[in-house]
Amino acid sequence: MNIYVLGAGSMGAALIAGLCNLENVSRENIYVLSGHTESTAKIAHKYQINPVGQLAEFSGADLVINATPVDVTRTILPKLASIITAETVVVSVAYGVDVPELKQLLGRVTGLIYMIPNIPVSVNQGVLAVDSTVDQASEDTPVMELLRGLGQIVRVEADLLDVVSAGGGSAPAFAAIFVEALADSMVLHGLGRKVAYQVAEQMLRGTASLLLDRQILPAQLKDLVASPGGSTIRGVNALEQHGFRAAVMEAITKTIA
Ligand SMILES: NC(=O)C1=CN([C@@H]2O[C@H](COP(=O)(O)OP(=O)(O)OC[C@H]3O[C@@H](n4cnc5c(N)ncnc54)[C@H](O)[C@@H]3O)[C@@H](O)[C@H]2O)C=CC1
Ligand SMILES: O=C(O)[C@@H]1CCC=N1
Repeated sequence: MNIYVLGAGSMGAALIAGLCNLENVSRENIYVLSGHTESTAKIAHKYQINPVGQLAEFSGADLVINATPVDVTRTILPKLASIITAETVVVSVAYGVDVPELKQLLGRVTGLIYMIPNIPVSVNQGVLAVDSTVDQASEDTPVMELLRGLGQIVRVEADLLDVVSAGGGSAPAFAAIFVEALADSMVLHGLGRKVAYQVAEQMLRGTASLLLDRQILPAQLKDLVASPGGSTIRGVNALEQHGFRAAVMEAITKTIA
C-alpha cells in the first residue's frame, strides 16, 4: 500500500513515526509532502521515506493521510480530489473538518475517514477517534487494519467525536502539564530535575498500565494508594480544595466548545 502523508508538522510526523514502526509497512512505500521543500526533505531524511515535490505526485496513492491545518485542508482537498483515483482512501485528521464537509471538499462519498488521533501514535500507543458513520471505518478494511497498528481505535458517532478528541487528542497536553507541575513540585522540595521527570513519567506510565491491564476503576486505585490517616489523603484533600476535578472537567468542556 502506497501511503502519502500531506502535512508533516506535529501530527503528520507522529503518524509517520508510528507507521515506520509497523512491520507490515515498508518505508519505501511512505511519501511525504509538507508546506516547505526544506521541511519535506528534513522529515523524509529523518524517517528514510520519500519526499514529494508537488501535489500532482499524489496520483500514485492508495492512501492519503491529510495532516494539514484546517484552513489548508479546506483549500487543498479539492485540488487533491482531481489528482487521486476513486480507489484512493483519504484519511483526514484536520479537527473540525467533518465527514459532511469532507464529502463536499473531495466530491465523493466513499473512501474517506475522519479521524482524530493523538500524539502517542508516534509510539503506536495512540487513541484514534474515528467517525463510525463512514463506510471505510468498518473494522475489516486494509486501512483500518493499518490504523490499528498506531493504537486503539475508538469508533464513535459523529456528534461524540469532539468529546473523544478532547479527552484523547488534546489531553496529552493536559497530562504533560500535570507531569511538569509534578516534577516542578519535586524540584521545589530539593529533588534533581532529571530524577523528578523520571519519577513523574514512570508514575504515569505505571498508573495507566495498571488501570488498563487490571481493569480496576480509578476510584479503586486511589483508595488502594491512600492509607488511612496517611500522607496521600492529605494530598487528595488539597487537590479537592483547589478544584482539581472541576478544573479538569472545565478544560475538557472548553476544549469541546
Ligand atoms: N497536534 C495534534 O496533536 C493533533 C492535530 N490534529 C490535526 O492535525 C492537523 C495538523 O496539526 P499540527 O500537526 O498540530 O500542526 P503543525 O502546524 O505542526 O503542522 C502543519 C503541517 O502542515 C504543513 N502544511 C501547511 N501548508 C501545507 C500545504 N499547502 N501542503 C502541504 N503541507 C502543508 C506544514 O508545513 C506543517 O508540516 C490539524 O488540522 C489538526 O487539527 C489532529 C489531532 C491531534
Ligand atoms: O489542538 C487541536 O486543535 C488539535 C485537535 C486535537 C489535538 N490537537
